[in-house]
Amino acid sequence: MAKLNIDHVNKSFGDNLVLKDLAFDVKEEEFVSIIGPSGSGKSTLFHLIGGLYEPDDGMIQLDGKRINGQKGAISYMPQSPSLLPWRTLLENVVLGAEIHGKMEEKTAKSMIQKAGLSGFEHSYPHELSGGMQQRASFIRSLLSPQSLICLDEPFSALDEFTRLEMQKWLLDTWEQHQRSILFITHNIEEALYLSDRIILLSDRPATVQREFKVPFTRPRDPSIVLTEEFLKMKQTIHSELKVLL
Ligand SMILES: Nc1ncnc2c1ncn2[C@@H]1O[C@H](COP(=O)(O)OP(=O)(O)OP(=O)(O)O)[C@@H](O)[C@H]1O
Repeated sequence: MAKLNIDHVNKSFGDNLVLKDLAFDVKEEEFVSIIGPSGSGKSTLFHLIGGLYEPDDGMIQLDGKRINGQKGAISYMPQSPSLLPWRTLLENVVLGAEIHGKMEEKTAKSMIQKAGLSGFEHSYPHELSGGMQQRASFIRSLLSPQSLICLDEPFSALDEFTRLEMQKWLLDTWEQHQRSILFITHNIEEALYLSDRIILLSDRPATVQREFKVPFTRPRDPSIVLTEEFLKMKQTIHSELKVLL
């Protein structure tokens, strides 16, 4: 059974048909990226999965259960880290677990340490760099009990160096914790490096244009981005995306 199943979902805002007959799934412990033109409806899709909006037609299922319009079923990490400014790093990362009545301080401290954030447990968000805040935000997602994490362009605001560092860190951390991940990005290279599968959405109204299975074995080394096979796939996806623009 799929972890997440998007079953022929339609969504309009007034006359604006945004998602049309959208159908795909995410399997247990799979890392799936969504790429699509700007304004095609990627964030709308996440809002539907997160229960902020309801589909007009179709069904969203998590572990085989319908979650249309149901909040709190998934863990969501937005583009900006959205840490609470009045809570310390440690207090922020345990927030999701705390809301669900679980206290994970020991695990949180160990994850903070593995994320290279030791010594910053009692710092406030404004005392942390962008990359540090993103790490904290992802640890919070991992500590939340939900088994599907949706990440909406989490690294887009970071400089190139921090972005590469964060991608490597995300992969290492995910490989240890193995949750299902649905990841929105505009960056083909990032999608190829991180994912098991890439779903290419068409322009609005968004529907699944194509799916690409990513053939690279894990654990992945950052140097794969320079291999011929990687560059060839990047070019194929780029050509497909260009047709949509
Ligand atoms: N709450 C809303 N009310 C009305 N229209 C909305 C609402 N949310 C999104 N839209 C419309 O839905 C369409 C898709 O927007 P969405 O933000 O989902 O696209 P996106 O693919 O995430 O864009 P980007 O890649 O630029 O972040 C746009 O035309 C937008 O104006």
